[in-house]
Amino acid sequence: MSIHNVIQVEGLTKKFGDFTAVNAISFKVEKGEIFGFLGANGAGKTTAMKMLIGISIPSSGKATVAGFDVFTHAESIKKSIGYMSQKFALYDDLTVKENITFFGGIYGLSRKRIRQKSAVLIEELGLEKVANKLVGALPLGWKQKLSFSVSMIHDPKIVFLDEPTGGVDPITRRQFWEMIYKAANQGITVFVTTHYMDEAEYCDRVSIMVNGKIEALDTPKKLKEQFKVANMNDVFLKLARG
Ligand SMILES: Nc1ncnc2c1ncn2[C@@H]1O[C@H](COP(=O)(O)OP(=O)(O)OP(=O)(O)O)[C@@H](O)[C@H]1O
Repeated sequence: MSIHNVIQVEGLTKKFGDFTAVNAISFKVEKGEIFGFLGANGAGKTTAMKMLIGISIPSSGKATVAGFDVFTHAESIKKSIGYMSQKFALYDDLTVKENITFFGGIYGLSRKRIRQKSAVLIEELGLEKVANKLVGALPLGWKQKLSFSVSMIHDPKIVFLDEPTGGVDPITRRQFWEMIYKAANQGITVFVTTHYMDEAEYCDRVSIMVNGKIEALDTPKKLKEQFKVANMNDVFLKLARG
């Protein structure tokens, strides 16, 4: 494996009975890259992501994540990555600080490290005034940003974000993307699914899945040239409509 490719996927397939949800997908993602993983509802994105984060065994194909094989080293993968699921993951009935402490513990951080991380994170997110408030009382956008930070509390090499900005307003989405850029600038690889086509424009490269297959993969600029359209929304519509 090239040291630059933190994700390598070749012919990765997942079948549920006779149904092929992910059909022989292949791609590579480089260190520090923001890789957009697009597709219509049911295209197979979440199924593919679950195989990459080591919680679903592929039916066939090959994949390594952070240098570890998804078939044989799923536990090592889990320790090397961060994951933010579509459904908000923090506990509403714990405070901001308690959530950070809880997840820091789950990721195996020492008490000292948790205290340090907690202080930095609360300051960076501007959450000082609500640090002792229940997460359930925070606006959705704040929760999402906190959830993203918590998913990286253990300094992972790669962070997987499954529709991280679903339902939040455009300004908060913009702020969320600033956090994504910051993570990528620090060398963290960001693998992100989204249904917002403006966000697809922010990615370094974008793949588009249709019925379990990757039908296009390139930079947003090259995809627009290839499909002779002005924006990613039109690229997506051309592919999804076939
Ligand atoms: N455990 C399962 N058993 C059977 N079929 C499944 C299972 N999980 C997913 N599928 C099917 O696989 C297909 C791909 O689903 P998946 O959730 O990966 O799509 P997606 O691209 O993530 O969609 P969305 O954008 O709605 O999250 C769908 O047709 C879904 O019904």
